[in-house]
Amino acid sequence: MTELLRHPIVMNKLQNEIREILMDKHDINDKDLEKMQYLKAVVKETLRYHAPTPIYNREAREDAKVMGYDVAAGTMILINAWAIGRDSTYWDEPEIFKPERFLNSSLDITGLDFELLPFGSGRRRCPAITFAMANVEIVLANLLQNFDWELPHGIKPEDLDTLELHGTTIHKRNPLFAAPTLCYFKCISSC
Ligand code: HEM
Repeated sequence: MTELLRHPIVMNKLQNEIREILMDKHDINDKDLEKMQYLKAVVKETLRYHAPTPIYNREAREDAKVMGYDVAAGTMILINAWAIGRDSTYWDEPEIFKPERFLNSSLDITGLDFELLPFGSGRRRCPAITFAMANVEIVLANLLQNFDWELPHGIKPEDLDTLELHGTTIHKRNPLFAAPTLCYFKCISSC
């Protein structure tokens, strides 16, 4: 929601997609979500830019050589998903929130594309990827279908902060305040 409020064009585009697909329907199901390609792109871009689990680890089971580095058995390896998601070797304009990069792209978050690892990779990757994605998508689709959102007290999108509190998982340092206006279906064509 913070990135959507910072990028009103993205918010508008996403809201249009959701409202066009759902019309006045309120029980969103997996078939509806499947059609919402821009919603999926927005969620992937958010996971790239704000990896919720920024660092996770592995232990080398045996001596290995990785990209010229000797890694001794028992070495703890920290995988920095946050840095991977912002690496300009792999991402065009990594510091820009741009969901369009995921449209017509096969890049996915399942752990097979090593430039995007918000859920980890391999045997110990997050077992709840489908559950987590469906929850984020359903909540976001509901919030944007039913409400228009504005920043309160004259705050401008460019003044909204994205400071994070670091830990095992990332949290916003300052809570987001946003003002919703209920949008009835009747107003949708003019919204
Ligand atoms: C957006 C939401 C979530 C993100 C970004 C996320 C991310 C991650 C990551 C990065 C790992 C470590 C993967 C690795 O070491 O390769 C992990 C592990 C795990 N996650 Fe999630 N997760 C999310 C939601 C959930 C939810 C909702 C559940 C449970 C209902 C869950 C359960 C687990 C469990 C049990 C593990 C440990 C797996 C193991 O060690 O074998 N996650 N998650």
